[in-house]
Amino acid sequence: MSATSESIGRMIRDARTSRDWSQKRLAEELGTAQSAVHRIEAGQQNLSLSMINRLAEALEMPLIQTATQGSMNFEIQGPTTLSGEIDVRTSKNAAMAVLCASLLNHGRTVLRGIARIEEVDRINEVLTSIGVKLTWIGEGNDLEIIRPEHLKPDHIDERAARRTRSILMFLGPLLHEFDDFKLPYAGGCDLGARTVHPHMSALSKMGLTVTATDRNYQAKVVRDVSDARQITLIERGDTVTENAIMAAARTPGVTTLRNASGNYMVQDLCFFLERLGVRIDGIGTTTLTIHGVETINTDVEYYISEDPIEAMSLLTAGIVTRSEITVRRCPVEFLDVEFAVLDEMGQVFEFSEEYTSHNGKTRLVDVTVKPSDLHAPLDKIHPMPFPGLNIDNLPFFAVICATATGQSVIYDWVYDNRAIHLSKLSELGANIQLMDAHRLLIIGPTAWRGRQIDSPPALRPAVCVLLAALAARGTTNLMDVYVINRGYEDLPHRLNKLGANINVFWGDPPTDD
Ligand SMILES: CC(=O)N[C@H]1[C@@H](OP(=O)(O)OP(=O)(O)OC[C@H]2O[C@@H](n3ccc(=O)[nH]c3=O)[C@H](O)[C@@H]2O)O[C@H](CO)[C@@H](O)[C@@H]1O
Ligand SMILES: C=C(OP(=O)(O)O)C(=O)O
Repeated sequence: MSATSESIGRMIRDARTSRDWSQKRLAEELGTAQSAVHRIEAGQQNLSLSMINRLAEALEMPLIQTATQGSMNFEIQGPTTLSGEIDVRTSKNAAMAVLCASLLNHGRTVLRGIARIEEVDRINEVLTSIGVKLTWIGEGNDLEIIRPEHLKPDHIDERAARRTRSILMFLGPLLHEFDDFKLPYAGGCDLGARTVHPHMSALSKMGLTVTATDRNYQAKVVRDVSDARQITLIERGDTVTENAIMAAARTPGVTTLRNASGNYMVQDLCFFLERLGVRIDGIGTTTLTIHGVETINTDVEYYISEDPIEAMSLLTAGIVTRSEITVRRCPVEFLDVEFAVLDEMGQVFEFSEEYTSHNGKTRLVDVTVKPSDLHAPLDKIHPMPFPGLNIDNLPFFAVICATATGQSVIYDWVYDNRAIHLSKLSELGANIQLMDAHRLLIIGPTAWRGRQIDSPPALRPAVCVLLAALAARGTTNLMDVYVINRGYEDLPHRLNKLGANINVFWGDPPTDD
């Protein structure tokens, strides 16, 4: 399955779903079987020119032209009032952790409900390149993963690997199989320097030493670690916790991990490993005890849980456009502080009874956002490790504070470069001043106005621009939205179902005449 056929497959699926057609309906239009459409959309079918033409005709979509005309962009017409209900999809970050953890299992892994996003495609390209067999099954959101007996890290797709930070999480699984291996430097959002040292420090307790050479991490493993290991993380990061858990999962004996993150993606990883027979005590707390096993060879199915960051994004869409919408399937445990801060700012919500996600663990609620008169919070808004306000949800408060009356301060102590990207909101009319690299002063309310903007090179700030554009008078052309597609599945189409007016176009923005 090549990257090109996968992205063409996705384009076809997007065009089909934007017409509300089932795979069966498209198959009828093409005069082919539904299973063929399924294979095409999954990128598992070589397309003949005649099939490309048939697809282009049926979907009224000039596929070849489209595919070669540069970046994807969004044209957003505002202001919009939204209404209706929308479901939160599963999380990028949990999918990343669990996909990496599938390397630990020699049995068949099926991951259900995976969001079809660029980040998943990148890690899948990397997995495929090292010999893992991946097949999209069901309606196209379930992934079957079968790893070979011997992985081939030497064949790694470097281009794909360098575009995702999650490649770092191959260190934990691979150290079980190789004494000596190399991984390309990690990518991900441009948020300023993102440290890898905590990963090296934690994994050194499992016998791994890593040196950085020529844009690669060169890893060496010495296997004489004690049976009862104590690892105290030097910071409570998410991916470092996940890496240490994956290293411990297949190292026989007990590993106690202190200062661990209890965040949503870490919990999903732990629930998945439990299904594989790895006992983990303390899930959701800062001390985890992992009972490692020598080998894992289990056929397993796991549902990834709903994304609290996507939930916050969709709630923000309702708040900034002063609309009434219901965001279903919000993982409430990971949004508690966000709701408390919004409540203080005057935001009115209605909550449904709690129910459980498909993984049988994560607590969900449906949340209705009511149009509200917001005022600035009394204190600065700042993130903390779980169970604090999530760092990835902080950017949405910049848009919300710009909507509120009064003066707010957003304090991002975590990243050197994320606050800077949020100052882009001033191009849409917000009164935002960067006090220093970590603090924003925002004076609202804002009369948002549309214009052409290049996406900032960071996922959440880019989505913030999109959300503000929904409330902005006129047209916003948001250019080069790869960064948004990295973490959100089909956002324009889903927001359009609520009444937004977002067009997808490729290449240059349309001219006025
Ligand atoms: C694939 C994935 O899951 N990515 C998420 C993960 O990235 P990841 O776990 O890779 O986070 P990073 O290590 O890049 O960033 C965390 C930042 O917080 C700092 N820090 C963190 C904890 C702490 O106790 N002290 C401290 O200083 C780190 O030094 C670093 O600057 O977690 C980040 C923080 O939640 C999220 O933004 C990312 O979306
Ligand atoms: C920073 C993020 O992701 P990543 O770690 O993949 O760059 C994010 O999800 O906002």
